[in-house]
Amino acid sequence: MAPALSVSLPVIRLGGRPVLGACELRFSGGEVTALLGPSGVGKSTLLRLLAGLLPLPPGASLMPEDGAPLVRRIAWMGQQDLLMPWLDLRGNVMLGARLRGEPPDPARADALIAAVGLAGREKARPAELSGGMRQRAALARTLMEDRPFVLMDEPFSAVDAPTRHRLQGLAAGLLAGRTVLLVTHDPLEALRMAHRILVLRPGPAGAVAEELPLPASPPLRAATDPEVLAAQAALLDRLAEAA
Ligand SMILES: Nc1ncnc2c1ncn2[C@@H]1O[C@H](COP(=O)(O)OP(=O)(O)OP(=O)(O)O)[C@@H](O)[C@H]1O
Repeated sequence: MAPALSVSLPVIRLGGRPVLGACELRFSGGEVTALLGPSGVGKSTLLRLLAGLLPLPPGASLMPEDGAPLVRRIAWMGQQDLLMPWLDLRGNVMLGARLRGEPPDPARADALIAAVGLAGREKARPAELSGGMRQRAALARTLMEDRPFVLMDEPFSAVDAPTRHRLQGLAAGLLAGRTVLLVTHDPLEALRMAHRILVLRPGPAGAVAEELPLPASPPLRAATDPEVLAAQAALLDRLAEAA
């Protein structure tokens, strides 16, 4: 089970204005926390701070609760699959090792390719794969890194609804035990996949996070579950208020 991650941030300013308000957040170990909020509220900014893609200001701290440093323990999956067009599927899944100059592990890559339902397509180039297949390939590449912390920025937003539904089920199983922060605009995705839901809403001193209640059943929840449908309506209302 991956450790929890405690985050303490002062006000985050970008371009001279406060984007995120000062906050203390705790992402529970081995759980998926979904982060929602209106466009431009600062969801990706928070993810980029955690990923080290934005410099941490003085006073900020990101502390895994096992006491080990966060560096090199984070995997990232974004909206674009970012597959290299000149590499085949197996080469793309092993890209991280290649970029780090480490020996590749084709057996593990093939096992993950099979786990995401792409067995037999190891030699295919990204251009030969559908959008949903490419996102599955990106998921396999993310899992290939075998990191305890996984940051996902709208990972399934570029695919059609039935494919997204299948990818959510696949990802929930394959990410089990990791500490995941999932940014999404899709309330149903959050309600199906998350153990906790945070909504970011804008404030004068930067956005503030608010935790919302979830159905009692554990993820992965059925989209047809009446409790999920009721929570979806409430979450949509909450998001409309926050916008
Ligand atoms: N490098 C930057 N310099 C200045 N302002 C920035 C920078 N990056 C982001 N911003 C601003 O910070 C705010 C938050 O952006 P961010 O991308 O985190 O929002 P978001 O909630 O992820 O939006 P979306 O849902 O549309 O992806 C926006 O107003 C954006 O314009």
